[in-house]
Amino acid sequence: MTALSVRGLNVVLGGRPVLHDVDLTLEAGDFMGLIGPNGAGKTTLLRSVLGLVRRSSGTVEVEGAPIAKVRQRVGYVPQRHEFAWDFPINVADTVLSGRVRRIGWVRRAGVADYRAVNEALERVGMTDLRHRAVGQLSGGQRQRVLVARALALRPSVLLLDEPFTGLDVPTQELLTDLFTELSGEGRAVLMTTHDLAAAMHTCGRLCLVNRTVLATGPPEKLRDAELWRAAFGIRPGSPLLAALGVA
Ligand SMILES: Nc1ncnc2c1ncn2[C@@H]1O[C@H](COP(=O)(O)OP(=O)(O)OP(=O)(O)O)[C@@H](O)[C@H]1O
Repeated sequence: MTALSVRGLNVVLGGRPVLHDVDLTLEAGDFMGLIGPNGAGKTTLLRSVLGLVRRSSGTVEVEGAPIAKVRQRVGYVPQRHEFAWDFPINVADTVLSGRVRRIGWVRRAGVADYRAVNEALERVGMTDLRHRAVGQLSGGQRQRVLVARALALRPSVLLLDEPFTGLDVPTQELLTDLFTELSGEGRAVLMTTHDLAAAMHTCGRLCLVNRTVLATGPPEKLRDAELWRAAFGIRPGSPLLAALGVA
């Protein structure tokens, strides 16, 4: 089943076109790496899918329905620095806040909500720290809380914005395993990252973007060195091309 469908997406910011005619499809179970150079429009793409940035034109559907009608089926993990970590709130309540779209602003959280929170905390290995104030967490712990907050919605589609930035290897591995597991469960995962080698290794599909989609497909189908040089400005003969297996 098609989990996420983006068609003819155009975004203009500050009078300048940032995304041009973006088409993107994720099937249930896809784990796709969204990669491109700085300023390519990766974050804007995620945020415009969610409606956090205005789309000039284009449609976004989740499981066949306009996203505005089924927004609660999409979990979003923003970049870590975008979250207000100095807000006086503990880990469990932060994760619970991820369910606001299901709970509503006036209803109180119920058994199903607390169960979803517990399950999400368990999945990211943060159960023991559930009562800790978020301001007292390390960077890796904060990232795990943001992932749990998105998972508490039990989303069909998970959008991740650079979830590995500044994380140590064990935390990166924990999260990589979790994202792979989630896609194995039939969720569609779309993740921006600057770690090209890890994306080649981990993601079932890649989408190379620079203002528009340059190429999509499984990593083994994206072995054209010219494509990578053009997309990222990687110089010919760079060891990075060899590391990516595209030299
Ligand atoms: N609010 C805004 N107003 C005007 N221009 C913006 C705004 N937000 C982003 N842009 C511009 O849109 C372009 C794409 O930015 P975006 O953050 O989406 O890129 P990115 O691929 O996520 O970059 P990075 O890898 O550096 O995080 C950039 O040129 C940026 O300057």
